[in-house]
Amino acid sequence: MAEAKKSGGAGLRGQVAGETALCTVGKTGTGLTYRGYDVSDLADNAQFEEVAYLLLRGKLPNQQELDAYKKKLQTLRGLPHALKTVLENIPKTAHPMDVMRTGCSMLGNLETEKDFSEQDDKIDRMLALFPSIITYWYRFAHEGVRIETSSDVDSIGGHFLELLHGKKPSELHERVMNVSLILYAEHEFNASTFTARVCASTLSDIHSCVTGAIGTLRGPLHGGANEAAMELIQKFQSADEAEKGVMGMLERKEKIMGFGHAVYTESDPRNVIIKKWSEKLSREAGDTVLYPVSVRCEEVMWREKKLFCNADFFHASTYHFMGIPTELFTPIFVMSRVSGWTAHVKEQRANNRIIRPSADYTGPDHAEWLPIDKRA
Ligand SMILES: CC(=O)SCCNC(=O)CCNC(=O)[C@H](O)C(C)(C)COP(=O)(O)OP(=O)(O)OC[C@H]1O[C@@H](n2cnc3c(N)ncnc32)[C@H](O)[C@@H]1OP(=O)(O)O
Ligand SMILES: O=C([O-])CC(=O)C(=O)O
Repeated sequence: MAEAKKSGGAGLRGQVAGETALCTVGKTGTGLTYRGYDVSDLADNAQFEEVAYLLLRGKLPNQQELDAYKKKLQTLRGLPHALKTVLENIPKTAHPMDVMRTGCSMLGNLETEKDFSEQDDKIDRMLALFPSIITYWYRFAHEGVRIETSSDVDSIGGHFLELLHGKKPSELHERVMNVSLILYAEHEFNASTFTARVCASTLSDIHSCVTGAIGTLRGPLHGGANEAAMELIQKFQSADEAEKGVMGMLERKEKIMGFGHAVYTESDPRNVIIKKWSEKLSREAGDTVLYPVSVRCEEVMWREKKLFCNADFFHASTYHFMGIPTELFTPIFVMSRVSGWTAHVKEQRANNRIIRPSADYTGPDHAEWLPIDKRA
């Protein structure tokens, strides 16, 4: 059995910062559960909407509840006119994570949460609308088309792919999106969720909590790693070239994005699942480069550093095989993790105390005031 990662002080590593009934991460060094359900069972059997319901409503829905929930989400996919106008004004050169952040913030202006009794409706609206926000902007900015985002496509993943590509996705691709959204849905006190909880603890509104979380997820040490992993693997034409490249990066002490984890010590349980789907898609696409390159990176990192792939690494090739542009990888993470973030906001609100830790002071004891003309 693997040991829990050592707490080192820096980065609050290993320190308990609150309670949650939503998720366990790496309890025995590996393993991931959402409200007690193993993530691999959920990835094999559930629909993402079922998982969102589990996180947000506290139990798995029965058939009637799931049908009603999905219907509700389907009716909430239309973009308000003012939000379309804002999206149309964001340049093509913008990063899609910045578009997500602005889209969420603008939604908070248009459909403000005035009272916490409205939280479930506001959350459902974000779950339904985020795929519309990102694809509306992307298609307008890159292709000059104004897409209709209202639709009765069954799943959130299928809706995203259909809006992005302008055609119904294959069953396989819809299934893989569903699995991916489940894997990314929730992960305890990761940096973006903690951001959302800190914001919630001031009794702020739900859109502020999620906007802050999006900004935190954007960085390459967190959600942005899936995009960074793609940029790495597509540099290599063969597995041997990848081995040489990764060895060189390690010698230069560069970080390889998509490897390592703040909590897991031996493996990230989401990797084995997404890797399997990447392999399947690679075969479907007739790929002979990207998947073998990814596998070799994994082998080299384990052999040289005992570092393993986290959830992000094989997501890169997986999304690429489905024709998703690299810069949209992290926004997909947002479309999923909004379920976990907002479940945490609800949990924080239900038992709140403002989050306000202390710091060890390292500055001077006393500084003597100097008038401006006396300063060096
Ligand atoms: C969905 C997610 O957000 S998963 C995380 C996505 N992020 C990434 O993939 C970015 C790359 N990975 C990393 O930067 C880190 O592994 C993190 C941020 C995920 C975890 O950070 P930490 O808990 O501080 O890492 P940890 O303490 O295990 O690092 C131990 C050593 O391994 C090194 N290391 C960790 N990850 C990597 C990596 N990906 N590539 C190269 N070296 C690494 C560290 O630099 C450190 O070396 P040092 O002791 O010489 O300073
Ligand atoms: O838990 C973390 O630190 C990062 C992570 O894997 C996630 O948010 O999914």
